[in-house]
Amino acid sequence: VIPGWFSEISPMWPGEAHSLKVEKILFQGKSEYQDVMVFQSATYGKVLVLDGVIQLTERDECAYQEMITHLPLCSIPNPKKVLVVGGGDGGVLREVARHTSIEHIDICEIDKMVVDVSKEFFPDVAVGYDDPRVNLHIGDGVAFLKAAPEGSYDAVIVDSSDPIGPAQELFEKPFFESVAKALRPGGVVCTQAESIWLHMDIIEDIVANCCQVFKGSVNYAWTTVPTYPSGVIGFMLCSTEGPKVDFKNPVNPIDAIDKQSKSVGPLKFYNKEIHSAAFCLPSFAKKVIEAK
Ligand SMILES: NCCCN[C@H]1CC[C@H](N)CC1
Repeated sequence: VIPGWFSEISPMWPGEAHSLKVEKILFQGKSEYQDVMVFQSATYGKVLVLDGVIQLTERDECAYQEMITHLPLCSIPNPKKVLVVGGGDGGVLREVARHTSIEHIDICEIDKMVVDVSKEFFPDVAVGYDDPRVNLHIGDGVAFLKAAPEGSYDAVIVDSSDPIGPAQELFEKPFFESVAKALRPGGVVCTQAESIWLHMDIIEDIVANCCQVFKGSVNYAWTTVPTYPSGVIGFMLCSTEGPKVDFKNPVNPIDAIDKQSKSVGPLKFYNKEIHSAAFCLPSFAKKVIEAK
């Protein structure tokens, strides 16, 4: 360990580690589920770390939060009811709240410490909780989806950590089946789907499961997030049987978004060109993902 530096070492990305220069450690705690740490970095603002894995930095969180939210929500006309699984930092809520057609937002986050720490140290991310349409449920997303009435949601966004730890079940088929049941016909789900550089085997399994469960369409999109391992992160974009969803050509690419949302400022990353481009894959990934 180099003094004054944080290195993200994990068996999920063997032999490599992204490091950030640390100015000051602002919080260290242990919740019921994981170690929670916040530090002030020299060049990426404040950083949230769970079990030694970077979850977000102030400098580049916009890329992930905007893409994981607007890729699904701009692909269907007039989303009204949305569920966020995970996402306790509130960043996805901030982005969901930009959609003026939305009437009700549920969020199910298993770890209350993540919510409290985000509100204290990342106010520009946790601002998402201020929206009156938001209903926070502290609990396990798997149980929440099992209990959700059929066809409850237009969209489900699964903003999870990695499959090692509390989020493990969010990458398995039974969970995808409960998501499909909770979605209306032609409803959409977007899940955090790891890195094509590091996790093609995990992605292959997720795609196979999604093809069995989601009878509308199954797509993989990706974007760049400098502080995530390998600098990229992907998303599964799936729809249930029903009205066709063409993820690659958004029905309301940007008009549905209140771009200058008063309290949260303009979009920093998402736009309609990068929406369509996100589905373009390098050949080594295309071969596996589109082989279905
Ligand atoms: N809401 C914060 C983002 C959570 N998703 C991340 C994806 C990449 C992972 N290595 C860590 C969590």
